Amino acid sequence: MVASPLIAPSILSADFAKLGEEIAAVAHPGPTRADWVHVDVMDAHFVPNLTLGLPVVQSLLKSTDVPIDCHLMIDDPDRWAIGYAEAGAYNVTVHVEAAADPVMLAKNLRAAGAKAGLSVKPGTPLEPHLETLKHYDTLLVMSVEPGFGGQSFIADVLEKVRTARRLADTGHLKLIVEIDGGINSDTIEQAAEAGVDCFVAGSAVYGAEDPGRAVAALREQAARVRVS
Ligand SMILES: O=C(CO)[C@@H](O)[C@H](O)COP(=O)(O)O
Repeated sequence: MVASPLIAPSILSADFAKLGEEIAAVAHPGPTRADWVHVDVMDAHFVPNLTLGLPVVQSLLKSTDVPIDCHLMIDDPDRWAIGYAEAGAYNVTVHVEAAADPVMLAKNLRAAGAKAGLSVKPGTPLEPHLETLKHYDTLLVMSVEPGFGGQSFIADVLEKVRTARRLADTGHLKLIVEIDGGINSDTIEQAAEAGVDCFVAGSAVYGAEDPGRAVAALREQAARVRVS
């Protein structure tokens, strides 16, 4: 388990006309700084939404020193994911439902200098993928159907978080456990109790008047649960 909970604001809920400023708002040193910035890449095939791609990510990487956490909700990640790793993304997450050879993909991402992340949709069980997960650095448990921000948290997925936490704590997997979807002040505590390390939050951060303060408040709330 990471020492302090990680907060990763999702720019899906930010103003796309001023992404640089929106990221800068959570990049000031101190408690209001995001640990990672979560960038949702959607292709309108794997999910019914279209966002941005590699050229935008390359520009974002030049504009900030906050580690970029790329979540690829795309078909054929075996072909496209490597570009994000080569561009300098800190963590590149692909969907197990979309990857043809997730083990090879993880090896390629790591060889290109990124952490390798594997994501599961709410309805995808973890058990068939436990061997594959040995090759990954992060597990992104989706707590909404991927595609849109502002949806309600699906608490059933916390069972997968508990399983991953147990396997990580007993040394069977070496993973950062990340959760994505519907994370806010009402839901973060149950996710923290289940063993999440990294909390992705879109509307709870970019819908707030002060995104940096929202980051600090979420981190504090998660940390309180973990020590109590
Ligand atoms: O990947 C996704 C949605 O597919 C997420 O990253 C959302 O951007 C999270 O937004 P909120 O549920 O926190 O508003």
